[in-house]
Amino acid sequence: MPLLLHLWALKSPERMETCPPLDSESVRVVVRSRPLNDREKAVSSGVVLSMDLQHCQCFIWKPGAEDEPPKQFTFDGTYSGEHATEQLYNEAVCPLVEGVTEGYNGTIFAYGQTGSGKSFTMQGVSEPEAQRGVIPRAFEHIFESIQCAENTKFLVRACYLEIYNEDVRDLLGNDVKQRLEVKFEHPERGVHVRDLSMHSVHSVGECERIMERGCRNRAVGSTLMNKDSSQIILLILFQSICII
Ligand SMILES: Nc1ncnc2c1ncn2[C@@H]1O[C@H](COP(=O)(O)OP(=O)(O)OP(=O)(O)O)[C@@H](O)[C@H]1O
Repeated sequence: MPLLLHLWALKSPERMETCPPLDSESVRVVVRSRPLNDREKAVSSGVVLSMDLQHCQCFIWKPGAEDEPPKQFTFDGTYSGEHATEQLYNEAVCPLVEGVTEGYNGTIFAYGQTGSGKSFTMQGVSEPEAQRGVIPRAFEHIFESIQCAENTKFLVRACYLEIYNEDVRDLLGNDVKQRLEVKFEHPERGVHVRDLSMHSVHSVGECERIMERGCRNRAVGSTLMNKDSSQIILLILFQSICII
């Protein structure tokens, strides 16, 4: 299940003109590996991945062919099972969320096979604190930045949708079973989902309640790799409008 947190910022027209354009390095890709789980340990699974954390490189070894050189990939950041979500957030996500409060759009997209740790990274766990997810950290970050902003008002709105077998459903809508239509052209927003409900949020607590409500309406199943697999694409969209 890919997981997205799309942060969409709108500024007043006066401020928009003063925003510098985004540079060409606007897409950054980091990789995170997780430790072996109990099932994998029980069947004595081997680890075929190693990382050079300093040079942000991953090496994948072919099982049974240890003499062959590994496949090598370089990323903008590498995080192993020893790294907590806190570090990943501070290094890889924090600048993007910071940019949203300054008027830039941003998307955090978690991609990987079932059971690889996308939900663990994005939603996280409440204990230990260092493993709290990217999404609750982004909620806090946004509202802390808003509180610190002087002479500026923000309107923050959230929505929560799922794409499952190409059907789009509003997890916060009155009828969560209703399939929504994706429109490909909108004068300001480009692709948008017709009739998707938007909810004004004023605090971290309100965001958490909205998340919980949406999560209850998600489609979940199980796979051989993950008993709690969600098998869907989730998009949480935050729209913050800055009014001077
Ligand atoms: N970095 C990690 N440290 C410890 N445990 C992890 C880590 N990443 C994932 N896990 C554990 O691995 C299991 C699968 O993770 P998770 O549910 O996040 O996978 P997923 O990629 O979201 O899967 P799916 O696509 O099937 O929904 C969970 O039990 C989770 O707690």
